[in-house]
Amino acid sequence: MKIVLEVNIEQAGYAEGDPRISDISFQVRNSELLGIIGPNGAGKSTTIKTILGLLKHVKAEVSIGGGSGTYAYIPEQPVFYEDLTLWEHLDLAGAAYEIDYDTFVIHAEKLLTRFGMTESRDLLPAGFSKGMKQKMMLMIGFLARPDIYIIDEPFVGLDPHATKDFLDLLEEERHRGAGVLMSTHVLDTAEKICDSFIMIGNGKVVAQGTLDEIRRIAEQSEQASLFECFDVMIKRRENLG
Ligand SMILES: Nc1ncnc2c1ncn2[C@@H]1O[C@H](COP(=O)(O)OP(=O)(O)OP(=O)(O)O)[C@@H](O)[C@H]1O
Repeated sequence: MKIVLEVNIEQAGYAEGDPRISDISFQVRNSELLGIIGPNGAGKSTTIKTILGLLKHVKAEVSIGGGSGTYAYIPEQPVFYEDLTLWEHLDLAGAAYEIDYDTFVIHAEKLLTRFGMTESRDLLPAGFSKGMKQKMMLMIGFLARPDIYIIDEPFVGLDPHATKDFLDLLEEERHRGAGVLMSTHVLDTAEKICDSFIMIGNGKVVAQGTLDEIRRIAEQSEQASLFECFDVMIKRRENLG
């Protein structure tokens, strides 16, 4: 299988001489879903920012699709223009992704229907609820049909129906061949959908691999949940200081 994302972070942070993450390396292959998990402040967002090239103080190598791949980043905090409607946001994204207009319209209308947002297409997102803003971010991401999706905590604002719509679409995109890197705190969902995990604690990798591999590393039974392994690993880290 093709590698769609390769990340080797020696160190990265927000100020010179003060790295917040170090020695984090992983690959995502096409159709694969890799979950980044870890407690608050562990370094998940910093890892994602490093991949996106948003940090200055970085020693890292990041390759998307061998240097010529495409990605879509879906942020946790919605980012939008006050004066543009939902449809205008989609249109702008379609133009940025260089999708031809007819294809864009078909794709955008499907996404609106899918997320139950058709009636809101000509409204300004400033008046949207948290979940509606999150859905707009997801639609913009899905329009791109990239080689890899980089998704920061998608579940928090979404209702159960929207969560299912999102997961169904993600599954279709993986079927198409897209890889996914997703950070989340929702471990029961992560356990069901991710192929493998990278568990980060205090800026470093605590455990990495499939659920079975994580269970072995955490010395847990074959039935242990991801949460149970997570709990053991994080406590083990804390005891080590
Ligand atoms: N903009 C910033 N400037 C300086 N330090 C930051 C900044 N953002 C995060 N940090 C620091 O980097 C470390 C890792 O934070 P990060 O946001 O990556 O954690 P996270 O795993 O995404 O946490 P959460 O689950 O709470 O979102 C923390 O020590 C945090 O204080």
